[in-house]
Amino acid sequence: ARLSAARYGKDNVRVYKVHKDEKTGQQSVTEMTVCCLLEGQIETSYTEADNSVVVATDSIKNTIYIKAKEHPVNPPELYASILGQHFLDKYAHITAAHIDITVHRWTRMVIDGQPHPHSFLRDGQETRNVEATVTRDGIAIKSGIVGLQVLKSTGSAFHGFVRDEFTTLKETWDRILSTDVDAGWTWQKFANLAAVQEGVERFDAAWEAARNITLKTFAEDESASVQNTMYKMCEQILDAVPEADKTNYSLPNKHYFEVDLSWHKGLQNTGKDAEVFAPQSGPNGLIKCEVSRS
Ligand SMILES: O=c1[nH]c(=O)c2nn[nH]c2[nH]1
Repeated sequence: ARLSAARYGKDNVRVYKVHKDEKTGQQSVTEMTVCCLLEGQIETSYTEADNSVVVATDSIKNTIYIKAKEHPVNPPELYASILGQHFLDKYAHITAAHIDITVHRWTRMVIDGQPHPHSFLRDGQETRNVEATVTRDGIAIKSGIVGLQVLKSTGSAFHGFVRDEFTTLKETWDRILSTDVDAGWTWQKFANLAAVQEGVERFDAAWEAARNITLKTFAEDESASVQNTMYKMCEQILDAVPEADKTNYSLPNKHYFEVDLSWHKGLQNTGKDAEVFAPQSGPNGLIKCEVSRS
């Protein structure tokens, strides 16, 4: 037997950082969960119980907090790159650092019409995500949005699909569409940390654009299918983010079933009379795509 792949580190490292603006007294907060895994000449720690090559996962956890203190944690793409680069700079035998960051929402409260200086709310389980792989050959970054739950009560159809001896699904020209958005965009590889830092405002701009494109397209598209609507989102993100090589979506189709109530005094609640539905926990459709520059 031989070790064919190995990476190790600390997962689920929760980090909070506050920024206090002395002039305005306004405070801002960031909360994220970090996973940091290392690759390199670490085989002997697996095959020969040689711990001399092991940077302890506890030390990796300590490093995550130290780098969060010493450097900006925003945008998460920059912090991930700084953190990953540290391990390559410090440990010659480490050849790759895999950094995954999940940024949780703390949206500033608006109280009596005014943004509150130091109070925030968790307005959704949606997260902003970054996957960075830092090597001596450059920094590969994929950014994303996960868990953005959306629903539209009409403006969605699904008809013209294969009908055969396996088909029972009725065609519909008017259905509920609901999904949990999992969207990603992959950046052209950055040559080094300086290249990430140069034009760093691109990362927030891309996240803003991708989120707005997703919401606007979801709302306004007269959807013929999840497939076609998500492709429209991808095309627009590639147009809005010139430094992105490709974009991808993974969308569950979270079904809402009609409830036939006609057995009860002839209550009409199907087709155009449908108002009361049964939301389904599962099974769900799952539609995935990746769209690249042509
Ligand atoms: O948008 C949809 N795409 C599909 O592939 C599908 N299959 N059943 N319902 C569906 N809805």
